Amino acid sequence: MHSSFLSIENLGKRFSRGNILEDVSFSLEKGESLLIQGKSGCGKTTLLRCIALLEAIDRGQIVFNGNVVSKPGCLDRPNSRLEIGMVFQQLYLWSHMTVLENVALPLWLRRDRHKNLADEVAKYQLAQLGIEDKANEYPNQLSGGQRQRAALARALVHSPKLLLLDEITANLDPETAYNVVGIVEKIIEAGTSVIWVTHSDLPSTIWSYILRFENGTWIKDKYH
Ligand SMILES: Nc1ncnc2c1ncn2[C@@H]1O[C@H](COP(=O)(O)OP(=O)(O)OP(=O)(O)O)[C@@H](O)[C@H]1O
Repeated sequence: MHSSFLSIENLGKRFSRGNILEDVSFSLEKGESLLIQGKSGCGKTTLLRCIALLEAIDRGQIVFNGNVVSKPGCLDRPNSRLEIGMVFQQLYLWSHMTVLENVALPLWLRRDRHKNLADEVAKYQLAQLGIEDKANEYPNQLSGGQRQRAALARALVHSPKLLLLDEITANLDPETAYNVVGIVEKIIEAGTSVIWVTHSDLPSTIWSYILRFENGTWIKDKYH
């Protein structure tokens, strides 16, 4: 039986105030990219956090790479989490650590590489995003766009198969936002699947699908 790279099946999520996500279903194949749009409060960030395995779900299931990685009462796939990278709107860079330390941290925590090698991989990732010269600076010494790149570098340093982006251009000027879109285009072209939540219009030829929340339902369409 064919199984999708990522399959969200009848997902339901409730907080104390009631159901936030109800019966959400869609799938994505490897290398495809998805833009998610919808009015404020409709549950976009919650959906992304469920897919990132940061949030337990109350109904349905999430299948990733052929494995059920999340179902009610069971959120237990540490190996799958390592294959998913996420950049949050607030970035969450550690202010007391240099850019290089921030980016290398996921590798240090995995302890599967010698520290020096982890630092080399982190430097390479910074170079890929054009901010290798900022490696020894602290996040508050960087511009908004450079901080965005540092957060992207940290999310990409362990070569995730799926990258989740939550409103990462919201605080950037149009030109810097456009540059970040260009970086994400390259990431998608290199074969990583990307799901990007945004309010902004981000025209690009690279999106495969768009998922919109309209009239109380989630609808997935071809982007073009
Ligand atoms: N941890 C939580 N506990 C209780 N309610 C929450 C929690 N996280 C989110 N919510 C509620 O869930 C709803 C959806 O929030 P979410 O952040 O997913 O929306 P969103 O579509 O991403 O909004 P925005 O576009 O404004 O960022 C909101 O009503 C929010 O108050």
